[in-house]
Amino acid sequence: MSVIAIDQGTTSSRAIRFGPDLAPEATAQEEFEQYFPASGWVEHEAADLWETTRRVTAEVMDSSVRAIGITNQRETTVVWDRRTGEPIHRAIVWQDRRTADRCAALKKEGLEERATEVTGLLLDPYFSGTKLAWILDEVEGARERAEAGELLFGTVDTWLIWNLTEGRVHATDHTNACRTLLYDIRAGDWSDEMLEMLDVPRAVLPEIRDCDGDFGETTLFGDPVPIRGVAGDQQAATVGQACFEPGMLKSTYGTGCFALLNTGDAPQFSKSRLLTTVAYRLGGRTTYALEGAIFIAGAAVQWLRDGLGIVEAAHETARMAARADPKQDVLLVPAFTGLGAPHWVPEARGALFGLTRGTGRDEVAKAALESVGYQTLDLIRAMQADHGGDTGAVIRVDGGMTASDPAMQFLADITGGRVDRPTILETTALGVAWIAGHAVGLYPGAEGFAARWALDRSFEPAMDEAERAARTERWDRAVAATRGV
Ligand SMILES: Nc1ncnc2c1ncn2[C@@H]1O[C@H](COP(=O)(O)OP(=O)(O)O)[C@@H](O)[C@H]1O
Ligand SMILES: O=P(O)(O)OC[C@H](O)CO
Repeated sequence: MSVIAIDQGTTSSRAIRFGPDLAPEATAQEEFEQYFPASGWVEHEAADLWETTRRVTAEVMDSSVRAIGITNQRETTVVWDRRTGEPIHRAIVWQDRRTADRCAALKKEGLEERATEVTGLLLDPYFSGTKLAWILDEVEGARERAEAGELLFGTVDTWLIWNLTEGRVHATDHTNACRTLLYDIRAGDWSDEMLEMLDVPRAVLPEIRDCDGDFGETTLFGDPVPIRGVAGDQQAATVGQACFEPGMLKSTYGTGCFALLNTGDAPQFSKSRLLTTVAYRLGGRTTYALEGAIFIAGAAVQWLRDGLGIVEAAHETARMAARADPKQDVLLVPAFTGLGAPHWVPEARGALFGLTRGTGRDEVAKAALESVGYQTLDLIRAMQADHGGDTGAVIRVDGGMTASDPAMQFLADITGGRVDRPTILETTALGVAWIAGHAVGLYPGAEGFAARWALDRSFEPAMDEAERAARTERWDRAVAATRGV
């Protein structure tokens, strides 16, 4: 008996079949096109998200599958026709900044404090609410049709569930709902006040269910298979890393970096511009997290490859960092799309500091790897200010970039915390596979699942205090300089 986890990400759709012992048995993956129609705009064809998902799921499907779990890129916004299932616009991706002016106008009206109080988020174009309002305003006739109940909104989970169930289920889960700016984080339901603030009609919204709720069944692949697990990808990784206790912290390094700190069963509000988010809601009980989101992590390594052309493959950066001149201290602030948490400066742009005549590709590659550690340090300091001094003493990491030993060692050095890398790096898929498999009685409870977490390698901090302090101070100055340019 097995479970399929669908992981619909920003650059590819993946499906992994997990066996009765939660070991991955089969994997399929497909990339799809990214559209950049204007500066700062990022779109996907919603049909591509669905078609690639359908194909990879079919590839790993067999008669042993007892449940499907869905985890997804969050905040990305789709609006479609209830009757035909046709999207009325391309999906607007989480990275898209087109609603920056709308957010600035709302802030100018003094509404941010109230928005944060209700949703735990900030008035930033990152979240779905202003993207949805943009589609309703810009697509001809959309607002009237939405008010008449003809249109449906969904984040990517909802869009996939709708297609998997052939239009029978219009639902989302709490971890995705809480990223829309339309969700009352205390009440655990849509907020009429936020709907009014962002001018969104309630009729378009999906029903919100628990992560291990019943999301219907699909008959597209043969016998009916229930969809019994749904969670946003960063929350699914938190579950996959078994961060079930308050104070446990995971950090995922893919294109961007997302660190989630379990804060227990009451939402904690940040004084340091971190986000309050639902970590998971299982069996009717909500667990919350503080989240720090950084937009550029592995993407800095992609830039070395695709922008500068100084590496052919990401893994070459490890050898280059080892070769780099230790006396040079080149620093990269990779604010390529502005600064995310805890700074939130959309107009900041990146910079390299400390260049000399001797600076070459090796030093720049090392700086790119280290930039991820420095940015995480900013998140951990914010979490410590909010949650207490020993936060970050242990960080559980996952995602493609954690394959880089020098990046992980520097992360430990600069944060002064221990960095634990598990044997399974596909923690996002694992998390939602466990939720779905547990819901149908195939997998053990949280305790049994947590006991299976296995360490690949720990990175212990080895930098002395004085050096850490000096480097931290230099980083702070570099970020301050980048903000102002
Ligand atoms: N050995 C490595 N060293 C440094 N960076 C790496 C390495 N392997 C992968 N990466 C980076 O990790 C990212 C891919 O991670 P992944 O978790 O697949 O991302 P996503 O899910 O966001 O597409 C890429 O940005 C890539 O540059
Ligand atoms: O698709 P990923 O893995 O880059 O994750 C995207 C995040 O969910 C955005 O908030």
